[in-house]
Amino acid sequence: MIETGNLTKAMGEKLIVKDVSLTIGRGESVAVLGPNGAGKSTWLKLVAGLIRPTSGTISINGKKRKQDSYLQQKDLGYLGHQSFLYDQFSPYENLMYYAKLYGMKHPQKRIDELIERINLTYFKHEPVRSFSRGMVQRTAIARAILHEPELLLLDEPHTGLDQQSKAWFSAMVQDVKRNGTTVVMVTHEFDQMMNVCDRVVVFRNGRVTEDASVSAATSLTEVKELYDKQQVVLA
Ligand SMILES: Nc1ncnc2c1ncn2[C@@H]1O[C@H](COP(=O)(O)OP(=O)(O)OP(=O)(O)O)[C@@H](O)[C@H]1O
Repeated sequence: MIETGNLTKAMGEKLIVKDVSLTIGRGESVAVLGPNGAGKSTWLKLVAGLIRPTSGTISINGKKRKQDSYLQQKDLGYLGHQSFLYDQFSPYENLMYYAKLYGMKHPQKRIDELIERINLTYFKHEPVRSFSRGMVQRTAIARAILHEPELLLLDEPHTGLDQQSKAWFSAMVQDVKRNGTTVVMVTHEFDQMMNVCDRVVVFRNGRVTEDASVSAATSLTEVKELYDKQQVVLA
């Protein structure tokens, strides 16, 4: 489904992503962990087609990825640090706008269901600019999954979510997984990630330093140990 081959991204003099070769199969759910500045978000943006690699390849479903307007890629849902919502519009208007962009035929029912699931029915017609951080994040998640993409790329999806919303979010990821969606999630939330991910990839200093499956036998402590492993990576 996703294949990055020797993927490298430089910003000015700095190498942010260094020679990353990763293959993620259809229907897998992968957590991307690593310390601040490790290159996780940059790698995800490369996969989303948001930025262009300096060298290396990115393939999605066997097709080489070109830099496109990712928001119009029907097979892809991307949640970034920015919400990509229009402040002056309500959740309903925002979702309707994106539904049109994705060419959804009769989006009304899906939008109503999603607004209910994110628990914003009462605020359905209020402008997003009046929302709390968590309410914005819930709306942004709804935007990312609106068109039921095959591939969901989520950058720190738990940001701003309260416990109830985190539980909703985990249930939503379980649901889309059941439908065969591939999920890649950059996160710092170990326990949340353990609920939904099958595999853990650790980035450090622009490189992948660990890649392990989260089997039923793997405990949270073991994943934390994996993450904490001190590996000296030479630039
Ligand atoms: N547009 C940019 N121009 C220059 N440097 C950048 C740019 N974007 C990211 N960087 C740098 O690249 C490095 C990796 O950033 P990135 O956001 O990919 O890290 P991350 O692993 O997602 O970190 P975090 O956990 O803090 O979100 C950082 O040192 C950051 O300052």
